[in-house]
Amino acid sequence: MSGLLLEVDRLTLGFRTERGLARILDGASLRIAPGEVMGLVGESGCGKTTLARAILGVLPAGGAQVDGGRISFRGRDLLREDPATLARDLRGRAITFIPQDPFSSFNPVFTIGEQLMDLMKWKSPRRQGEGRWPTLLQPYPRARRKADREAVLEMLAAVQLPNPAAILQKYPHEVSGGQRQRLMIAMALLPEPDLVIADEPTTALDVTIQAQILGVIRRLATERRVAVLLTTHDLGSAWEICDAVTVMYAGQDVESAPIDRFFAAPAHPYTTRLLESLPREGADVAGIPGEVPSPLAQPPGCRFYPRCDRATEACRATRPEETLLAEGHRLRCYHPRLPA
Ligand SMILES: Nc1ncnc2c1ncn2[C@@H]1O[C@H](COP(=O)(O)OP(=O)(O)OP(=O)(O)O)[C@@H](O)[C@H]1O
Repeated sequence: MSGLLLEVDRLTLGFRTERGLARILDGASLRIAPGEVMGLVGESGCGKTTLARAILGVLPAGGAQVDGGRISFRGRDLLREDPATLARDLRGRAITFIPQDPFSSFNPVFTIGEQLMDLMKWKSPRRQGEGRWPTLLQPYPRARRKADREAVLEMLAAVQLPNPAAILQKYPHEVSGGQRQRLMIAMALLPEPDLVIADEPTTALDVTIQAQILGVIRRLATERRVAVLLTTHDLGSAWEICDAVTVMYAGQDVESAPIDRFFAAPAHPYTTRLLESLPREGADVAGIPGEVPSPLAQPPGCRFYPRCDRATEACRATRPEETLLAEGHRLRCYHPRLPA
């Protein structure tokens, strides 16, 4: 056993489009240890959401094509096991999800309480083999319902929602955006998962609320020892809450490192350019010249080479293997920027 909770190993995946196969992930790798908060960082369109959806098993049916690689969660093969079994055992239970937009994730015509209790009916950690009823007819045993309601109230308090009992009576439009995202965090944690996937969870919120929501995710992940995969294009968010970061460029992982080392000793030319492009007092913002390659015509080798000032023929021809620079610091580059 590797001791990892999740291991994505060289996942290659594309979407069938009218103009051919768009190769969105090309040998993407990612590792998360139990209880670790991992940031998956990269520019818009680099494939973060696609990787998150592949882990959750919710890629568009018929449209996505997996051409190689492996996703292993607690030793189970998420790409090859029966999807119905995985949906029953893992999705929404051991692996849960916090979406970008908390509003569209609620049904506007049911109260928050009805929606939370519906979740608990199916995904409560107290639900165990309740007879042989067909799924839709399964009853919700009274004792479990009572215990689940207690758990819901306790969780709403844990995500710092005021007056949890009153919130359960409200409709989604009657609470603020920040409160809705706290509800989403509560819903993701109620099944007592091992891994929460948070896909840009603060994008839809205003800036003052963003830091609070990240703080809630970080605190609860630590208290409950839940691992989190946080996808973000914002390095500041990663710095706030992550233990480690994996950087993706155009569907390929390029570097991954513990958070302190990531900011102190970045080695991949793309990572260093990304960090240089952070706004700094008194300095011009340095963009990265060139464009991200189209997923319909990806260069072979390292996908960053057309924009890289260190690129050589080797980078164009073959993607570099992974090298270990230090404990937990992995890199794919022939010409890294190493400290002098
Ligand atoms: N169902 C689909 N069919 C075809 N192309 C798709 C599909 N879903 C996503 N894509 C394409 O895959 C690429 C990666 O998208 P993805 O949403 O994974 O990126 P991302 O890094 O999460 O971006 P963002 O930060 O903007 O959310 C994009 O070019 C997108 O247009």
